[in-house]
Amino acid sequence: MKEAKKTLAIVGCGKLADIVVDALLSGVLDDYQLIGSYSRTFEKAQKLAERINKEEIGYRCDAYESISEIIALKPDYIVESAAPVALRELALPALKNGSSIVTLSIGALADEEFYNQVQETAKKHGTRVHLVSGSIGGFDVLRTASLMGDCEITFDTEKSPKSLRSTSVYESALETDAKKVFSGNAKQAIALFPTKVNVAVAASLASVGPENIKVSVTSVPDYIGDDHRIEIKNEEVHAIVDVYSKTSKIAGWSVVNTLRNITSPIVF
Ligand SMILES: NC(=O)C1=CN([C@@H]2O[C@H](COP(=O)(O)OP(=O)(O)OC[C@H]3O[C@@H](n4cnc5c(N)ncnc54)[C@H](OP(=O)(O)O)[C@@H]3O)[C@@H](O)[C@H]2O)C=CC1
Ligand SMILES: O=C([O-])CC(=O)C(=O)O
Repeated sequence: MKEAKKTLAIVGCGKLADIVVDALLSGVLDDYQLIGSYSRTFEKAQKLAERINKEEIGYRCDAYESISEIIALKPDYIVESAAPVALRELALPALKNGSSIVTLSIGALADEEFYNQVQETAKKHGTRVHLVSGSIGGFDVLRTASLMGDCEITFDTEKSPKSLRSTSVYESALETDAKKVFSGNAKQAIALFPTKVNVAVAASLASVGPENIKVSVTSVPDYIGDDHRIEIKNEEVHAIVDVYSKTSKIAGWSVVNTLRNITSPIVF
């Protein structure tokens, strides 16, 4: 017997959400139907829903004006591609109501109290939170190495000054001179750059925790894209996971990959 398709909703209808819709429309996510969208700007949610509806693929996607309406839909999965504040608003009520979450804004989980609440709520209600690999990778080796015993982990990012313009570390000298603009742990990093270092929090949650990872962010003039270099060492293992990406598209595709893994008989 053919299994019923999983229902899906998206919170945060920007660049990365569009990649998930591309995958739905091209048949790469055939086990799912996108039934609802929500974004801070309603027109963006409408635009995304319209992309599904104009294809006449046998079901409808509706745009909603609040997160609570998305939760009331009770989709099997909610893709969060908005920002850490949205994950904070969404996670507990959605998990209680029977929806699992696939999230990009992992930075919200740097708060230990929130992390524990999410974990307990999901466990109690039989739901799950999937942390996507986003713009990095190697969660398998990070988790395995940290299980083996004490380890040290560093996370070093290179970015262009352009991508730091909206942050408090920005100064015009960054346009001409390379500079380490942040050095600290992942909890401090996400507090300073709320939508730019979800990856550092993700790597820390897969290993030693947000306060025990050494994070740096270096601004490099005219740099195109981002480079995230993770290095983990224990007595036995020394691994380096270094991911360069020209754009953040890899993060959108990692959501697609996670959704495929959820329904796949063979799981990575
Ligand atoms: N884990 C990872 O590797 C990565 C994670 N990310 C995370 O993914 C998020 C989305 O990235 P991207 O698609 O490139 O960003 P975009 O800015 O293109 O899209 C984000 C969309 O979400 C909306 N939004 C923002 N905050 C909220 C909110 N609180 N509630 C509802 N909607 C909201 C925005 O609305 P509006 O248009 O009104 O601003 C925008 O339409 C990032 O903010 C970041 O947190 C991003 C890259 C990598
Ligand atoms: O895309 C990136 O390089 C990383 C990013 O924005 C994030 O972690 O939020």
